[in-house]
Amino acid sequence: MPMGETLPTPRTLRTVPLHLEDMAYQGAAIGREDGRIVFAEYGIPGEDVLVAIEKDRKDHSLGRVIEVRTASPERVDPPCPYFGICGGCQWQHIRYEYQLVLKQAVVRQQLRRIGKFDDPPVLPTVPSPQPYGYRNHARFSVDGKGNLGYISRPGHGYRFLRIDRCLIMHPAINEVLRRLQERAHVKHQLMVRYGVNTGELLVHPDVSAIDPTIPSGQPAYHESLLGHRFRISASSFFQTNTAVAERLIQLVLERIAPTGNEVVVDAYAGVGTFAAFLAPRVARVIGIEESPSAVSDAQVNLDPFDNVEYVQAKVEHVLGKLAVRPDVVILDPPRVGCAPEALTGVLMLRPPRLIYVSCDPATLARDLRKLVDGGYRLLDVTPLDMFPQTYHIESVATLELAEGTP
Ligand SMILES: C[S@@+](CC[C@H](N)C(=O)[O-])C[C@H]1O[C@@H](n2cnc3c(N)ncnc32)[C@H](O)[C@@H]1O
Repeated sequence: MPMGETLPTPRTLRTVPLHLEDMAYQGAAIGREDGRIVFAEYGIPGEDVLVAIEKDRKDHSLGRVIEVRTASPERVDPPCPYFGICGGCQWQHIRYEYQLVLKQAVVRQQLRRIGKFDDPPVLPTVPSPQPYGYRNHARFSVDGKGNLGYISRPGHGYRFLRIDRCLIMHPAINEVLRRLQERAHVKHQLMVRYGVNTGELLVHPDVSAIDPTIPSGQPAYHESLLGHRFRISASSFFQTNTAVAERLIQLVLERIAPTGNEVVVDAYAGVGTFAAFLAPRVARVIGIEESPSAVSDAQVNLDPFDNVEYVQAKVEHVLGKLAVRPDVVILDPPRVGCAPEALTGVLMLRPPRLIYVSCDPATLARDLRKLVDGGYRLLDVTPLDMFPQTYHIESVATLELAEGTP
């Protein structure tokens, strides 16, 4: 353990030998103890392992692999010394290319199980160009003594865990961590964001009294995607993997295939990430976004275009009341997915094409089912690896209004 720290003691109720059959959404492999489902963290389907059970729930148990008896050929040595304790990464023990295969399988599984799609059209996962060092956004916890770290995984008791280097963070963020480690006398958390293509940092709160050489306390920073510069305020959302965000934009444009005449509604539009690339390619873009800071960033980011309007509101309050029939609606909600009224709004507008960008395959599956039951046909779902080494999955689904639907 780095720095001679004491590890939080992991909980163990009993140990059981298991054969692992499948991978569950949220990153644990699935085995059975006397028929009862066990979610075993740090396992890989096909392996024989010994599992320490950490928690028994009504109809399943949670545990972690403590011994691998027959290893998967996809197993690799996790490079991070905190792996297995830290709550951040779940999959460093899995070869990167196989993580992509598993993510495609998990999206299929969620669409089958939750969405009730018999044979969901899920394409191969688009990889991240960098499987490590990709994150442009960190939120470090502080321990009250100036140390920076993360919170340990649930089985290790959600304890503060000092971290000296995080392998999934961009090196520029690790440099801020190195310089403020043991000196971060700030309240609550330290946020570090980095513009990978601009070299600009945003560090909150203001740490100038601790280290005046670190730029901090800025209201906003800039990042550039596919050559377009974005202002991003401290409280505005921005995609966490810059290179994959660029692929996401390209994929959304490919799926829309604009001809120049379309009216597009960009719902959950953020700082204008999609709108900035749609505006020069379509007739009109209507963005809907609830966050005041994101809307004010979008006003700056979309200033060059006179065919974009932004509505500051909750999507579920305004979508069905728009006085246009758009050709395309993009939905890019947070992990909870779309509110039922937002989906009702889509079904009232009946755009011929729908693009659903999701960061949670479970809520994606739930919402796609409602859209398909409402008259849409699911054409394809493409997972993108926005979050390598973790179970998190970004996906883009394309739907079209089924023929004969008015
Ligand atoms: C996953 S982000 C996507 C942002 C943008 N499309 C992008 O790619 O950068 C979701 C956005 O939806 C906004 N949001 C969350 N719930 C909302 C709601 N009910 N109505 C409108 N916007 C919402 C958040 O503020 C955030 O900017």
